Amino acid sequence: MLQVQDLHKRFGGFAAISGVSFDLEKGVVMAIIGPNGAGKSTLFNLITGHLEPSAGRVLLGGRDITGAAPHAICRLGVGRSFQRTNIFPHLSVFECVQAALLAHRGQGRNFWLRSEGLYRAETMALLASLGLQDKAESLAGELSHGNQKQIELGIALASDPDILLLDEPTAGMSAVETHETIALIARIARERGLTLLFTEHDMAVVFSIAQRIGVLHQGRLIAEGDPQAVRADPEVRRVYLGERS
Ligand SMILES: Nc1ncnc2c1ncn2[C@@H]1O[C@H](COP(=O)(O)OP(=O)(O)OP(=O)(O)O)[C@@H](O)[C@H]1O
Repeated sequence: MLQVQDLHKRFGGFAAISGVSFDLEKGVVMAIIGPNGAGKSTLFNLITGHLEPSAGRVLLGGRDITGAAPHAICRLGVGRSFQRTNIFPHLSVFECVQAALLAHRGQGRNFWLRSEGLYRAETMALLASLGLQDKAESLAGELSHGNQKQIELGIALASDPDILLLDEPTAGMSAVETHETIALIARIARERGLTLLFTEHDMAVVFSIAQRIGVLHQGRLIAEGDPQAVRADPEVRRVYLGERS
């Protein structure tokens, strides 16, 4: 599904990503972990076209997407959510998700022309799968942080992605919200057969849903494999897990 080949990103003289390579098979849930500043967001930005690599390639289903524009990569089936919540606070929950469906299906320009009825059933179905159907008419900006992240997930899912990249999906959430959000993401990934790549600081979250884990440290992928292998890796314990114990 996704192949990252010897990817590099330099900011001036600073190497934020150095020679990162990994393959992600269809339907697999993979976490990218690493200390602050390890390069996780930069790696996501390189995959989604928000940054151009200094060297290396990104392939999606065998097709080279290196350096393509974010909207083009999104159209090819890569969905994304960001660390900072990205919703439309003055729209209702329904309108947020409906707008994303309209934008993805090429109706964006007609949005202000009697669009209320468009994709009503699809929007409500998506809200129901997120558990947000009762909040459809609420203003997005007035809901809890956890609900806002769920709306964001709905916006990302509206583009019907094959692969979804989530940058710290539980950032800033309470323990209860974190638990609910992770259960939701795991269910949606399973139901849709989604390939999922996510970053996360909470190790309990990582080990509860990731089938594979990649560990970034100073821009390098120092370990990659199933959770058991990564947990036992001495280098990982030293640079990352160890510092938290
Ligand atoms: N546009 C930029 N210009 C210069 N340096 C940058 C830029 N973006 C990121 N960096 C640097 O690259 C390194 C990796 O940053 P990045 O945000 O990818 O790390 P991260 O692992 O996502 O961190 P966090 O866990 O704190 O979100 C950091 O040292 C950061 O300061």
